[in-house]
Amino acid sequence: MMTEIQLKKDELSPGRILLEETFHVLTKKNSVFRVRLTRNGLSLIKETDNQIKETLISTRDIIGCRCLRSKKETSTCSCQSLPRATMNAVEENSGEQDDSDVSAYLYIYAYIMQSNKGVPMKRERTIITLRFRSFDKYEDNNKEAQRWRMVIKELIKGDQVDNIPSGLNHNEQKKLLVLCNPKSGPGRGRAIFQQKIVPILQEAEIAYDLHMTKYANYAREFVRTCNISQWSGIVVVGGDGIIFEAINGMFERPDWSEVIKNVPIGVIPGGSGNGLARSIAHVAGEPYLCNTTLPSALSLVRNNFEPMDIVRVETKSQIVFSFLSVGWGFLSDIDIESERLRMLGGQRFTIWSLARLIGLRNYRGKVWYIPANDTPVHKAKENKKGDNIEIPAEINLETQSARQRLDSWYSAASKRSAYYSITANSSYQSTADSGPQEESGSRMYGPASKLPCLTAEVPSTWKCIDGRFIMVHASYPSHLSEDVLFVPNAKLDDGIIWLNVIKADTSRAQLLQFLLGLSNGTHINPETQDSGSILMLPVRAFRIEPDMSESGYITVDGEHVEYGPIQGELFPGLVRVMVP
Ligand SMILES: Nc1ncnc2c1ncn2[C@@H]1O[C@H](COP(=O)(O)OP(=O)(O)OP(=O)(O)O)[C@@H](O)[C@H]1O
Repeated sequence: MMTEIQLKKDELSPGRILLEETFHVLTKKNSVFRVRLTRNGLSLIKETDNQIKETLISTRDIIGCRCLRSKKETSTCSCQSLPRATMNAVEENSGEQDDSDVSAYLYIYAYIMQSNKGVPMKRERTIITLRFRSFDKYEDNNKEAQRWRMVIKELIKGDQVDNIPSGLNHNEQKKLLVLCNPKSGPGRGRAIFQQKIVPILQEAEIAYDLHMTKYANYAREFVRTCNISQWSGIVVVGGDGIIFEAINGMFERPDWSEVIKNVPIGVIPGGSGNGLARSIAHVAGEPYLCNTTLPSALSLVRNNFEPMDIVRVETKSQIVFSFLSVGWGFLSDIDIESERLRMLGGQRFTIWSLARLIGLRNYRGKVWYIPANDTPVHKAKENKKGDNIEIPAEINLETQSARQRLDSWYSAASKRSAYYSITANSSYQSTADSGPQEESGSRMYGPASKLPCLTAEVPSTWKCIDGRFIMVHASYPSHLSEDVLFVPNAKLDDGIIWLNVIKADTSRAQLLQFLLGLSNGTHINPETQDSGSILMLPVRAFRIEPDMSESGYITVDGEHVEYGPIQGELFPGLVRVMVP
């Protein structure tokens, strides 16, 4: 029979004990831990004669938990000692379970922040194994383990739940749609998803439908035409190009206004730029370079969605929705011309920057803009302090045994335990079929512009810079790519387009200094601002009108668009993205 735990409102205060149990350390029978679950997290409390030591594993660091049971030994040799990392726990009805062990095992997966002097450095994976064996029957022990599992899952979701069922089937959640570009960056999209993301989705018991993209614009068409309400969110594995496709596919749907509210976008970096993935980790204060996919993986399992600004971009022939940048000149030249070095991944940008610096070009045109009024002072989120506690990669605890087992238990918690397939209803869409589909009457919906259209004259209230430019680059999030920190203080939804204008009279030395500063955000400093040649203007809208007697490149989110007039208009917080 299903029982329910009633959590009253006052029981939801952060420090209130929700569940508590005494466990023994597996290897030291006399070592006793009290394990306590509160909204703050999981407390491991060790009481000795004269002192109490407590370690808290924060709810924020716990991503999931699973109930498993002991695996039948397959070895025929009774004297063989299996290595510690061997998988020893299985799903309860797998057919491989050891029926003589009535214990239920709760595996709790946490990624704990390691800090150095308050600065978050990296997250370490830790598994806490709780073995429930107080009862004579597996069913009773399992019921107890499931009770813990359900409460932990509710805490992770962060819902203000006051009614937590202890039912065993808690998988009514919708699946994620995963769109993976096997050709992005150095072509590792599929491997990144399978090796780095799937294990974490399994630990969090999140099911997904995986679709490999088959050609350029596949993701855009897929998102535009699919029955999107069946998924809880869209996860894109690849570079900024495939994110651009997914976002624009959303805006090409007649139901776009509902979809952007209800379907958050997750981003797994697999491309050569990965500007948005880095920007999301940056605002969340998550270390990135030590493990570029972990912040994204955590964002998929944490149920934390934040609004993100979108810029509606109009060119002579199309309207698109941009999340990263609009560029003309130097950086766009690098983006497009370095395509031939795609196999080098992110390094292609550095190599081509040097080439372009030697053969420096400039372009004639006009730049119009509406300044952002009352520009708020934005600060990137303070780096969140990690708990900075020494916790081993495995913690194995068990309740008092109802009867003493004769055989000894060796740990089932191991790095490899992350690779069981528990999300049995996850699916995989084969790539081996049809080619590109016909564009079937696609039209752009999305919010209407409040500005004069591109063919109309610019109102006299707009400001104008007329001249020759090395580049004009409008950017909204913090990072243009993994290693270009373009606007250090930008938030995802601060309502500002940062318009960087580099005039033709900028010297090579100034430009080199600017380029070198891009990696750590020091490219704009009082010196560059005073020179008047390099500007960083906060704006709400802009129009670029290149002189059409010359040719060059214009990019939107790193994608090549036609050379000619282009106009951008900011829509604050229009879409929602998954944030760790
Ligand atoms: N199966 C495929 N074969 C060829 N091209 C594809 C396929 N799937 C998607 N594409 C195209 O590949 C382009 C580039 O992909 P993506 O943005 O993922 O990687 P990237 O260009 O290496 O990274 P970044 O945009 O961050 O520089 C996308 O614009 C998309 O249209």
